[in-house]
Amino acid sequence: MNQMSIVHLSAITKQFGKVTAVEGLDLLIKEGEFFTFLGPSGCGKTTTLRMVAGFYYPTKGVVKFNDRDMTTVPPEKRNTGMVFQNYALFPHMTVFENVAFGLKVRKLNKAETKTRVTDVLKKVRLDQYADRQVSQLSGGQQQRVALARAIVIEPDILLLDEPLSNLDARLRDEMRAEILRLQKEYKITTIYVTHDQVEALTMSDRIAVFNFGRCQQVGTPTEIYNEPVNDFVAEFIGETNLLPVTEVQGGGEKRTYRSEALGREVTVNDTPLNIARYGEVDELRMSIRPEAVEVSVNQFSGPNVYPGTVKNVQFTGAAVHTYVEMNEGLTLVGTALNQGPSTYLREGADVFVRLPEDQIRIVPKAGV
Ligand SMILES: Nc1ncnc2c1ncn2[C@@H]1O[C@H](COP(=O)(O)OP(=O)(O)OP(=O)(O)O)[C@@H](O)[C@H]1O
Repeated sequence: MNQMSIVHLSAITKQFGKVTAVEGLDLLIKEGEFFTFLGPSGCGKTTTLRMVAGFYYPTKGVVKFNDRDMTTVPPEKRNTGMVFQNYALFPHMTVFENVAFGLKVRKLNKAETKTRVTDVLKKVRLDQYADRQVSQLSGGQQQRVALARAIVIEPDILLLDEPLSNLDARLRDEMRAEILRLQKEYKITTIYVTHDQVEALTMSDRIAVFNFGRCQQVGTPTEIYNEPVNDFVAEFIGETNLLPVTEVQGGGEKRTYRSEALGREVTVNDTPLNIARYGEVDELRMSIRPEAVEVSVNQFSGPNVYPGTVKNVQFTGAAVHTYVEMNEGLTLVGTALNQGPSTYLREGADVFVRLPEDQIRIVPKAGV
């Protein structure tokens, strides 16, 4: 297994008539990596996955597995295992027959088929269910059959297309852990498609964020969250406060920007962590995560402190979100861990908001 498991996409474009589903995509997925395609509906994730699987061929560009050109190799000759969103199981067959199907197609003898299917059913904890009809299984069990069916052929690459979207929240958590366990155990290069940012952040080695058929950023979960390259990535992954700003002055260790919505200037540390790359013509946005925004009835010392009024306090158990009206039309949200009722701010209270200079990120507006 895993003889050929590096996936290299170069300058891939896929058009369906006039619709450009994917444009100019370059990606290198490393051996054994858990790599996620993340983005909103219609951004081209599934189309890209299908080009890796061979269900679609690109209009332009090259797909390679290691050094081998796979661009127009049919799916059955790629040795990829795929789990579809709706599982695509055979309902009239048993669990065993479903999982054995790919081995039968590959003409494996009966004894070896039995060994391999039994082994993989143990791995997904379904060995007690081998003789059950698939239609008699729960959603989570069916999902595991689909996973077993993809793994049993010992694929070089495992492709998962929103495999958890039909499950309830609790089962989804369980299955996330299960998929990761199997992926690590088999050390299999995996591409995972999801529109769920929490799933992407918690599971992936690296993530590619898509929008409008273009890859916006590739990075580890912490890079994507802490150093988004543009406003789309900053807003799509996690919560953020996003305001248009213009540059006032640079130089030295700080830069100053002006926010019209705030009616004030904001200083930011001049580091790559705080300031994304941008060009002269780019429109700029300031992004600050709610957990970095400090809200207090007491005045703070230092820069970037602004007055506001508490509009709303939202209690979620572990955290408390405080929405502060700064100016007409501008509300900032600050999130703090729950420190007990005495710390909750009152609606209507006059407060100060501090935006720490080392917690702000300046990003360009994403091009379309
Ligand atoms: N077979 C097809 N024929 C025509 N247009 C298509 C086809 N498949 C996808 N598209 C279009 O290509 C774009 C990208 O679709 P794709 O399914 O790859 O997005 P996605 O990010 O996977 O979305 P979702 O999460 O909703 O599945 C969309 O505009 C879609 O309508």
